[in-house]
Amino acid sequence: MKIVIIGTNHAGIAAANTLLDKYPGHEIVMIDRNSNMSYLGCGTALWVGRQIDQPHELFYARPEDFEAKGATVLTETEVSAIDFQKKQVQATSKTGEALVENYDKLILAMGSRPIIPKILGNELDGIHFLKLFQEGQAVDEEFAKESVKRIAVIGAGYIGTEIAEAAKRRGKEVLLFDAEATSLASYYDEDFAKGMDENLAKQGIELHFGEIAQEFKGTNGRVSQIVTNKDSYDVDMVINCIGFTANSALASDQLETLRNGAIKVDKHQQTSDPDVYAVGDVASIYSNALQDFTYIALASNAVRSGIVAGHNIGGQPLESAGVQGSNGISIFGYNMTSTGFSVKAAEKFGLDVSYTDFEDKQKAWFLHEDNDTVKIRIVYEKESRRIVGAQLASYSEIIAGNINMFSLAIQEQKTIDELALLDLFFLPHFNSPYNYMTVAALNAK
Ligand SMILES: Cc1cc2nc3c(=O)[nH]c(=O)nc-3n(C[C@H](O)[C@H](O)[C@H](O)COP(=O)(O)OP(=O)(O)OC[C@H]3O[C@@H](n4cnc5c(N)ncnc54)[C@H](O)[C@@H]3O)c2cc1C
Ligand SMILES: NC(=O)c1ccc[n+]([C@@H]2O[C@H](COP(=O)([O-])OP(=O)(O)OC[C@H]3O[C@@H](n4cnc5c(N)ncnc54)[C@H](O)[C@@H]3O)[C@@H](O)[C@H]2O)c1
Repeated sequence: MKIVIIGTNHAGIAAANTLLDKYPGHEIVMIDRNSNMSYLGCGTALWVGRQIDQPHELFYARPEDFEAKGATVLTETEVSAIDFQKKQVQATSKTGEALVENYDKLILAMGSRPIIPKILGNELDGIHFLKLFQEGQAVDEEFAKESVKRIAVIGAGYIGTEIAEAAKRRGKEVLLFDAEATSLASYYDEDFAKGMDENLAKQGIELHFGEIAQEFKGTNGRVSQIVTNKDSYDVDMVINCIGFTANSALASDQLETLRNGAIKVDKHQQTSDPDVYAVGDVASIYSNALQDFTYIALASNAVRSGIVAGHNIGGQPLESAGVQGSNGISIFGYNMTSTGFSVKAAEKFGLDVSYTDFEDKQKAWFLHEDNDTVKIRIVYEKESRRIVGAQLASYSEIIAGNINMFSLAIQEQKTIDELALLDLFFLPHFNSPYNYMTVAALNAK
């Protein structure tokens, strides 16, 4: 069987490795328009902010790794069309040569692209996006310029907040804008996001929330001012981080899609064409909190969905367990993690939810050093009492792993009452006998 994979980043790589390692004997052709593969964008801010010195360790796979296992890897080769009837992929190589690849099974792993704000002046120099390694390099080069002193970051989601920290670490003045009232509004309720906002403000980042960019003005072709619905600000550079959209144009007129263009898949990653699978950011994904398919762009989901597609194409039926969109962020030592829905997100999706909050020290009360406060919120459906979300925030790093337990609870449809008496270990170095997670659950109305 000949399997063609379009897109060789996290999702495409996971599918290719599963097929090559577990189901040998197939012809695998991997096509990507980029010159590199496997770039972990999550490391961009760490590198640009000089928390790590070099970007090279942010790559974990090379074309040679797949060629050594028998695959054909075509880099700098852009797919321009797919004929789903003839089962053919048309592409152009880096030398301009037209290529046609026939397939028995096709894996779409074209990922996502940043949303471009449709406002006046967005073609000016000095306006950046952060998705590719090359875009990270361009931002890094800008940060090195003495003339770039004041930077506007638009969108205080994950990428925006992380790059705001990096810019500050490089000695820049940073203005962080978001249409919502707080940072991280898609992931955390306001009471939680406020903690991050205080942390950002304390570090000297200028916060402009409830503000929408309406125009970029320039001087000699380079951005020099940003105009919002409230005011205008002189800046030397802009970084746009207002979210991703599925990069599905190659297939969206032929295959079924969600309203946002993500290619609809079932729990086997199969699209509306049985010979075509879609994985990662280009595809829909099943949310256990929502109990329906939705769009959640994360590297962790990309890897899992690639593995699922690989097994199903290889001949071993495997159903995805669904996801919770579990995520985390660490900014100037302030750590937040969440999974499933916030109260706000649950209500937006039509769920009738309640929540329980608790706050305590991370470690036992009699440890007075390095013992930070933890805030927790657990969100549950009022009628069924099933847990649909959790949020944690603290300067303590110990909170990080806890969110995974809530992820499993949501996947397994556990109720807030089942959590209340769960057996959690106790050791003073890490927690208290009255663990804040179970106390929050015990307090649920
Ligand atoms: C700055 C940043 C930080 C992030 N941090 C995190 C994090 O901490 N945790 C997390 O879980 N996620 C994080 N993400 C999100 C994560 O990177 C994405 O969810 C992930 O990259 C999706 O992987 P993918 O393989 O589906 O798609 P992509 O990474 O978008 O890859 C798609 C590939 O398809 C190729 N392609 C597209 N169209 C064509 C075509 N026509 N022809 C040939 N090739 C094509 C592209 O060149 C690309 O290589 C971050 C993203 C960014 C940008
Ligand atoms: N730590 C992580 O897990 C991590 C890190 C980086 C990126 N990612 C993922 O990558 C994807 C893209 O990240 P992102 O930060 O671009 O998206 P995001 O969805 O996290 O944040 C986008 C932000 O932009 C704001 N916004 C939207 N339109 C706006 C406008 N016109 N003006 C001002 N603000 C506006 C939104 O309110 C939102 O807060 C997401 O799926 C994210 O989860 C994850």
